[in-house]
Amino acid sequence: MSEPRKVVLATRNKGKVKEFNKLFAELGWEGISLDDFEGVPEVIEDGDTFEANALKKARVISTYLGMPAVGDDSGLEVDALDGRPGVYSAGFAGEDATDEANWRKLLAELSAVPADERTARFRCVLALVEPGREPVISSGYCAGIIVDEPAGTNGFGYDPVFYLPEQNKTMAQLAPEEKNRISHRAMAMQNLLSALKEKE
Ligand SMILES: O=c1nc[nH]c2c1ncn2[C@H]1C[C@H](O)[C@@H](COP(=O)(O)OP(=O)(O)OP(=O)(O)O)O1
Ligand SMILES: [Mg+2]
Repeated sequence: MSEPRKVVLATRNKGKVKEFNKLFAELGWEGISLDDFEGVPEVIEDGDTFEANALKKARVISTYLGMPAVGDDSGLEVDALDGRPGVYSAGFAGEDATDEANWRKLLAELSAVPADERTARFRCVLALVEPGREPVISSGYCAGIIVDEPAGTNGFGYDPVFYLPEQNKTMAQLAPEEKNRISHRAMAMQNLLSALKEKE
């Protein structure tokens, strides 16, 4: 399958959009913002897997605009919480919760959990939907540890409390280009590219 050149980013998350713009630029792709269009339907994320939600985001937007679209569904899996909040990460502290409310709730739930049991991973599933083609799905993850004090101001979401031992920094302390080298989203993007090349 040849690669698309112009792809709509089927997300309302500004943090994701920034990351995708750079990841896409490296591939020579152009990421188009949903803000460029009017009347775009809201996507109801009612799937119970990242795959289902990523596919739904891409399908709804691609169908509405008649253009290729990529959907990203992502979240944080914490081992001490049996994988929660997982696919429900965005609404962890309630519907329309802020990023800070979400990570504060996470720290509260983990307050009695010792450092060596605070392992976690970010997971990202991407779906590329192009009119008249089979969808292409990919995924990526990034392992880390949930710290008990936030640090850093870059990134978004749970980044301030997600510590990367190899970097000795939280995800929010990484420069954007560093995050884009190691993140779950960057890995999923690489895997999407590989999947497209295999279909050629
Ligand atoms: O790199 C990341 N760094 C920190 N946190 C992250 C990251 N990636 C996902 N996350 C968290 C944020 C949110 O709590 C949830 C995503 O939820 P998710 O539904 O996929 O995205 P969203 O609702 O913000 O935007 P949209 O659905 O329009 O793409 O996981
Ligand atoms: Mg969402």
